[in-house]
Amino acid sequence: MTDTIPIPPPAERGSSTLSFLNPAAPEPWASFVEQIDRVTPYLGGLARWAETMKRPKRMMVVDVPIIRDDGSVAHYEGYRVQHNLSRGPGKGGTRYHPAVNLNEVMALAGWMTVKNAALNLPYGGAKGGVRIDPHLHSQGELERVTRRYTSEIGAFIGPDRDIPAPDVGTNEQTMAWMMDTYAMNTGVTATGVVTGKPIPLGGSLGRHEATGRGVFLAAREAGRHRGIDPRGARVAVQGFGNVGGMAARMFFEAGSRVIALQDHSATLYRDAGIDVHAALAHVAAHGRLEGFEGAETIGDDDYWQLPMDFFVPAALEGQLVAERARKLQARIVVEGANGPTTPAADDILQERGILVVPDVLANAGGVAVSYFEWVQDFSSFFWTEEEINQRLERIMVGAFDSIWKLAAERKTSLRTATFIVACQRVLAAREQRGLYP
Ligand SMILES: NC(=O)C1=CN([C@@H]2O[C@H](COP(=O)(O)OP(=O)(O)OC[C@H]3O[C@@H](n4cnc5c(N)ncnc54)[C@H](O)[C@@H]3O)[C@@H](O)[C@H]2O)C=CC1
Ligand SMILES: O=C(O)CCC(=O)C(=O)O
Repeated sequence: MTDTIPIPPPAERGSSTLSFLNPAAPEPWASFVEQIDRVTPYLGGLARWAETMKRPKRMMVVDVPIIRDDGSVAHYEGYRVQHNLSRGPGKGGTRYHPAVNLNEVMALAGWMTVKNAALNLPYGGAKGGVRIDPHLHSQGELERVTRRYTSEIGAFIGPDRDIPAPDVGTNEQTMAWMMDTYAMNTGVTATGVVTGKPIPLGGSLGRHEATGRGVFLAAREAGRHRGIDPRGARVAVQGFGNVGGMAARMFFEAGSRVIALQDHSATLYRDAGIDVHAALAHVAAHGRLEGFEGAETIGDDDYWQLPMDFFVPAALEGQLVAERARKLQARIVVEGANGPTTPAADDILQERGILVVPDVLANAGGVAVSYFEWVQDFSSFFWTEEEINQRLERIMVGAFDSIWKLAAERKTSLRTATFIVACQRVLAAREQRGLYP
């Protein structure tokens, strides 16, 4: 496989190219398959079922037409991939981004299968998306896209079938529209059809912060094993949205020096540490880091060579490629994003003694609290934020500890150890369920 991830051109109004037929589309699915190949030798007798992980169970590509504010008709490509349902209903986010394509959603769904099993959540893995740039659309247009998309995939989702949640480019409002559309189409107000909802609609306290909080907890645990205290540690974060913004805030509030931040608009550096609260306020007001005056702007090349203790990639997949892995001066990488490190870069980091806490463990706090939300919706009994955060910490630290021990026993990376735990659970379920004779 190649180690570069080309970004295909945005599919906006008038596009007639289906991205999954485009041979130039990026290949995160190849990274996922390579990760499965790497874990297969550790699976013993279950290895005969390993091919299951390389074949998504069900994939939908749907046309999402809307009437735009100017009266024109536009078509968008939508996807929902249910990668594996052996352990329970599908679960995973919904991405709105101009470069989303089927290959990417397949990989993201596969990583959800692994993540959910690694945390022992009673779910399979799924993911969805619409190939659209949400920044170029009005709220009205986004609502129409969301409602149409939800109707198109409506027969395949449901509280006990497949439960979407937010991801890049979507948020609580998107989930409210999805829930309402599902309710209109089925005649049932089933709040558990999506998670990450607004609190008054059955959302959970702490869900908005959960992924970033979990990233911080994973970093803290990894630091404990490497003798690095977050207090006073030098930290850089890539991506300053839901995940990166909250992770940066948690480090900042724990006394770390957040020396660098990067989003799609700017790369910022301040050796004495950036005031993360001020940066978050700037992004809340302007939608981007560009223009923030509490740090200097640096070049991308300099950013990848800054000396630091923790690096948190929390933007998109394929960011930490081999060339950057050779330069990176971090002691621990904690993957907030899904798939930020290519397999080739992973090998280089390992050779260089840089510890990587993989996405399928480090960013699992979001889906863990989504699970809490789903359970609360079913029981119609809601927990306090303190209860949620305590349970989140318990589940994250428990998973981290057992995966750390397994990695030490089997002499593997944390990524391989996480995949071992997850694939054993998924494939044992597959074997026990059996195939139709
Ligand atoms: N939202 C959630 O609960 C979860 C999200 N994730 C993953 O975390 C990552 C980020 O997701 P969210 O924070 O929800 O998305 P978001 O849309 O809230 O934020 C994305 C951030 O990445 C930045 N970004 C985009 N392209 C970039 C580039 N080329 N270089 C630098 N920065 C760039 C954007 O400016 C923005 O700050 C994704 O990989 C997502 O799949 C993983 C687990 C759960
Ligand atoms: O909260 C969820 O259900 C899924 C979040 C997600 O998409 C992810 O963990 O990548």
